[in-house]
Amino acid sequence: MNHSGGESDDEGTVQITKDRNGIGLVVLRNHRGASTMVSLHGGQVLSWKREHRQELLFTSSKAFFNPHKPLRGGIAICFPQFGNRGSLEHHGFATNKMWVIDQNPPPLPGDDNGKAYIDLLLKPSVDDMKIWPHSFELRLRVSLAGDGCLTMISRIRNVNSKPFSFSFAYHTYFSISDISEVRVEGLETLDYIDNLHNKELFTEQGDALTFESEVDRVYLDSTDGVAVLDHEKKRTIMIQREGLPDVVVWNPWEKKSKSIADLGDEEYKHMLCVDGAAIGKPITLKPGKEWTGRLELSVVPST
Ligand SMILES: O=P(O)(O)OC[C@H]1O[C@@H](O)[C@H](O)[C@@H](O)[C@@H]1O
Repeated sequence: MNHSGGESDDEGTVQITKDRNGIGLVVLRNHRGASTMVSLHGGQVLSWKREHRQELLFTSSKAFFNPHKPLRGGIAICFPQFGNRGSLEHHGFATNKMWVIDQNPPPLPGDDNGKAYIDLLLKPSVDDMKIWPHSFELRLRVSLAGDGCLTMISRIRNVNSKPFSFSFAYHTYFSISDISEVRVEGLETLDYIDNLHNKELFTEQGDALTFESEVDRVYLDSTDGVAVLDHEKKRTIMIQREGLPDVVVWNPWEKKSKSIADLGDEEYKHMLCVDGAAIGKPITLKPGKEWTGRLELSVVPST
């Protein structure tokens, strides 16, 4: 595995460049088996492509480029707050910050072999400390395996002398053929908070979640895998989580899409957010302690 860019070996390559705003663009490629590629912009994953350039993540054609805001699409880190559940800006501040590439990352047992990976580091700035007065280190490992599996591991350490609490999500926009045709499995019988019904608690009754109107829910407290089945694209995306008991499912549907400036009016049909998250019970970290949230995304062909 190569961190400096360009050269390749059996396992993969990592290319690091800077755009005109000085923000790091990282491309991970893995050449074993089917060739796959992941690109990151700052702390946000923007693209995950398989052979034949099949894109698995959605990015809006109307996305605004603003170095201080996540682009509409890809996978954004929501930390230390999810959505508007707190006094901070929407989804917290992590994605909007300048992340530092760790050229000498400490070993991460179980995730070092045969993968192209990069470790990014985020520490609070003086301004961040004014709005959220807690010293933390957020280390994000993004890795791509030879079989195309994309793994994101966030380790958050409390480097302060006081405990702090936070919420966390990998806010993931999947690219789908048609929202009316896809189904989500793995949420059966779970309780969920419905953001469209005053955050009331309901229990999922169906065998699978299908879509015919706006959905904005936080499914609670499960370790089961979740699957997004897309018959037309002949693929199923499998979502595995560790340390992330909750799953957010969001699609804005027609009316809300029209009120979102950086989303095309019809684009809601081709995106679905399914986020691995820790929201229902915020995580509390004592001084010196570390929390890990691991998301693993893989694709299984279907007929
Ligand atoms: O506009 P963003 O940051 O991508 O968030 C979109 C939506 O994401 C969902 O996950 C939230 O539950 C919604 O409340 C939110 O509106």
